[in-house]
Amino acid sequence: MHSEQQLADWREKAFRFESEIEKAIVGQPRAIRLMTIAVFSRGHVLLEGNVGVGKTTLLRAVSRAVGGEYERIEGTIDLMPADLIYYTYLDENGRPRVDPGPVLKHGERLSTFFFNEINRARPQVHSLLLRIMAERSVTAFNRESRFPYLQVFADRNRVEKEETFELPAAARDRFLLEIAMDYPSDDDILDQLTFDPRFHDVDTLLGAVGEAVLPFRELDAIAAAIQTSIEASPTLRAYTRNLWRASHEPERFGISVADADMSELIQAGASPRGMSYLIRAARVHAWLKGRNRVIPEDVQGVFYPAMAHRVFLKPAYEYRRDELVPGLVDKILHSIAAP
Ligand SMILES: Nc1ncnc2c1ncn2[C@@H]1O[C@H](COP(=O)(O)OP(=O)(O)OP(=O)(O)O)[C@@H](O)[C@H]1O
Repeated sequence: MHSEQQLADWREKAFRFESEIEKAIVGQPRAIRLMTIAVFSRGHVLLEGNVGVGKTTLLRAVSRAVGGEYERIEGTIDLMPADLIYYTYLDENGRPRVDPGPVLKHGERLSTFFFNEINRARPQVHSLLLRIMAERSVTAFNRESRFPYLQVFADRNRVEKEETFELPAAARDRFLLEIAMDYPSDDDILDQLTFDPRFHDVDTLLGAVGEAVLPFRELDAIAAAIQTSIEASPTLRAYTRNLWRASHEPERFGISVADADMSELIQAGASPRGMSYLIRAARVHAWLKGRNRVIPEDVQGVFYPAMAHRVFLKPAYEYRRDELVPGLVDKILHSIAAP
């Protein structure tokens, strides 16, 4: 059992984790805070952002500060599920050899796995990845390998939509948060990224990030302690239920979005898993703010990244998802009165 003092000590570690990451990543405080929330919720993450906004650099910084091993794989149309598990080659004597692939090669120490452009990989690859995410294990070469500390980060290429296999709704639902990384707008930050040579050599940049400031083997236990010690009052529960209902039947709550027939828009709102993830993240948000109970501000602080990727639209509207969902999620949040 963790005491209040231990939770407070860990909160200091979480702040130290953020400040180490800020030594490499500039202009992304919200993405960094959400990363911290994901790490302490032990949830997998979708990353949203254009190319070259620092996603890989952020993940390598996170991995360095968490400890354990980092691995990255590129989604391509010809990637097969087996490519995650092993690869074959001819050795110097011309004999065929089999070596462990990216998922297996670090064994239990694999803590950060980045699947870049996941929507370029085929559905068979997605299903293997989802199984690894859910079970944190894989059976290969007649034995089970376990990855108890694994956290998966996946990015979807949004620029070139053709030739891609979009993650189905049920797959997106398994990700705790979708974290957006936008282009920085601040002039100073833009200047730094453009002119300061520190940002041109990633390996040196990452060298500044302190290593293993969050002992990765202890994260599950502290994450569980946060969930059991941060309370949720009956009024907060009622507020969350209303948000949930509004995600299923927005028209019942007077919510409408431009050019959409509200009775035909929603296939399904958030799932029970989705709501439990929302509250898991809200509890960590509260803990980082030094509270021992969740308040509406905590739910609101994680609502968009926890909900936007798991509102399921009817097929006739799905192609307008990027245009409709932000407004819808925003209106749900603003239409439901907070206690
Ligand atoms: N906010 C930022 N802070 C620090 N470095 C950044 C930032 N944004 C971009 N960079 C720099 O830009 C370069 C590209 O970053 P990175 O490879 O992480 O981008 P990416 O989003 O993963 O791109 P891709 O999708 O093409 O892989 C790196 O040299 C990185 O240091």
